Amino acid sequence: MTCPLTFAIPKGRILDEALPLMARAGVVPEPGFHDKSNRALSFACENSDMRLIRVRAFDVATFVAHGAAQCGIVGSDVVEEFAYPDLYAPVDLDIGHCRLSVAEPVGPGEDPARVSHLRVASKYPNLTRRHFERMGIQAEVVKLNGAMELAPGLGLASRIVDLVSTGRTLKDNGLVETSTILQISARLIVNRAALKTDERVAALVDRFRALVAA
Ligand SMILES: Nc1ncnc2c1ncn2[C@@H]1O[C@H](COP(=O)(O)OP(=O)(O)OP(=O)(O)O)[C@@H](O)[C@H]1O
Ligand SMILES: O=P(O)(O)OC[C@H]1O[C@H](OP(=O)(O)OP(=O)(O)O)[C@H](O)[C@@H]1O
Repeated sequence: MTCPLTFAIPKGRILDEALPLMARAGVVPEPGFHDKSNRALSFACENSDMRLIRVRAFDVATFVAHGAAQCGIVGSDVVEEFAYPDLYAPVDLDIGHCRLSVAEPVGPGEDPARVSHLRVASKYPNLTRRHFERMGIQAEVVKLNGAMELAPGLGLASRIVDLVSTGRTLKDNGLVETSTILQISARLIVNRAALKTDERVAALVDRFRALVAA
């Protein structure tokens, strides 16, 4: 008997948009998946030899890059932050749209042309450093996992690099977006070795590709 394919999906906000798309690709979790009181993290799928694992967004990429899961769905922000060589993102699913931006407190800030060093709070240290390097600025990144918007007001950093969708969170916390680093959408990701060796992975990629092209 062959092992079921493992498909990693994030627990957070992409999930609601991803589930209907997954259903159209024939990936339907067992009913227990939707039970909020269920603490299980791994679920069988209806009518397919696949199991779904529900993990944090950043961990989807880690499971797939190491081959512990063969495929998954994750934001392109996570794909770009890690840049794992063994992770391939062949399909843009056209869901989970947002952007990664730099923001700072409303009001006159330092002129970026005049600074060589900045302290920036972010969940994305690699993308942040790379962005400021391109501007000739050395960014010292304070790694936070959420509520980045608090950092400038409390003196932890002068700027933040965070996800923006409606802009509401920035506005409600007295911040203004000053530049966009990356436009983001969710991707189907696969482990490169699994794609080469397991025809079920290639078939899954084809199904998702056909869905988004339709
Ligand atoms: N405001 C937003 N609008 C649209 N998409 C977003 C927004 N915030 C995040 N995303 C997308 O959803 C992904 C998951 O975000 P979210 O933080 O909700 O996930 P999560 O699984 O709860 O992560 P964690 O548990 O690590 O915080 C992000 O990587 C990004 O691609
Ligand atoms: O521009 P907006 O529409 O206001 O969305 C932006 C917010 O969404 C994300 O946070 P999320 O709600 O996922 O919570 P988090 O802080 O736990 O990551 C992001 O980190 C921002 O805080």
